[in-house]
Amino acid sequence: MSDDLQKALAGVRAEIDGIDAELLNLLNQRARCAQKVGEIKAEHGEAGHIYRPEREAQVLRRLQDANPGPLPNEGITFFFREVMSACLSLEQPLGVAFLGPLGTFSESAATKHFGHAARLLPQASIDDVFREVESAHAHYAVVPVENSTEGAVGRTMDLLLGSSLKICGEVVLRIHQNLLSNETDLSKITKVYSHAQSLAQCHEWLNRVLPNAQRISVGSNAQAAQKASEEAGVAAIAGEAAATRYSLPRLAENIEDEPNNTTRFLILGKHDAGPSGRDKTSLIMSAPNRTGALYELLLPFSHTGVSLSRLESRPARHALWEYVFYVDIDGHRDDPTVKAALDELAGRAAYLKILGSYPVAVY
Ligand SMILES: C=C(O[C@@H]1C=C(C(=O)O)C=C[C@H]1O)C(=O)O
Repeated sequence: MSDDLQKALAGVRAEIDGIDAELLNLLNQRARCAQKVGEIKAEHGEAGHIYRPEREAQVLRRLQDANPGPLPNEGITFFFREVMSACLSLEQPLGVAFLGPLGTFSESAATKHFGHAARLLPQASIDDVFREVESAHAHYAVVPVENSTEGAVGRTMDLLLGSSLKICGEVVLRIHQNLLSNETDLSKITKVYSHAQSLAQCHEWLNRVLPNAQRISVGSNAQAAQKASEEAGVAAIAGEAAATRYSLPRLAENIEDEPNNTTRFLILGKHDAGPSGRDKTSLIMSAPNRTGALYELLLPFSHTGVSLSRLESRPARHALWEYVFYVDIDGHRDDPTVKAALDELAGRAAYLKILGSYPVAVY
């Protein structure tokens, strides 16, 4: 290295060291403020309510709006989520249940939302994820609810109907699928393991590239990766987290049929969230079984000008050919217009369950 280069670099590096020292002080100052917030909450009998999804969403949105660059908003959001995660864990390390084993997209969603200071509690099934929070073994659950290619995740929808848990947040994750294997040649692959949803998301790619390989669905992508790491002639379809966890090379990348393949996850807890300024409310309703009944259930939303962002039907299990409707609307249940819509709906629906109000995902 030339002397000039050394000198020029030394100047900027000294500047970076100075900024890092300032950042270190500021981060710890921030952590002490968060601790103070924790103490105040405890004094007011709110010790169990340390995590506030609406406040975190507001912090992230404010920082995105104020971000002058050159760092992209995505990077700022990632960094500050980790800062909040670390600050929060000084008060109360959050236990987060999700569909395991480690290496699933649910794990990626859980860390994306709660940061790396959260305690990860992988479960064997979506049912167990719900149970962990219901029985207070975990503070929060992260469950997949819909995929842009494959639609609703039926088990999550069905469990929401009977559960006492509330939705307090949502996470949106871009899903990139990879073919993972220790084999180096596609012609050696005779079996492909993955979760049924992931096999379906790569259906056309498999038809084209591996038409003769047997497709075997297993409980999770991570379980599939584990099998691929142990058996010859086997590949798994899974995400990056599983590739890293099982040290599996990528034989093919981004093999999902739909380039915008995205999954939405819900955060479930004992309470929903307060208003953040940009919120959603999810509910389940059912109509009496007669002509025009669904139309009548939608009237309260048009009367009040509340927008529906999602309407999904599922069989009501107790009766043949009867349905329950899952609805997402814009706004918080405390907003006057949403409140008016819900009051009117309560008078019309045969069954109504408010699953919770929560901040719209911050990306
Ligand atoms: C500090 C608070 O508690 C938690 C930590 C936050 C943070 O570090 O910014 C934000 C919201 C809460 O999850 C708070 O409520 O303000």
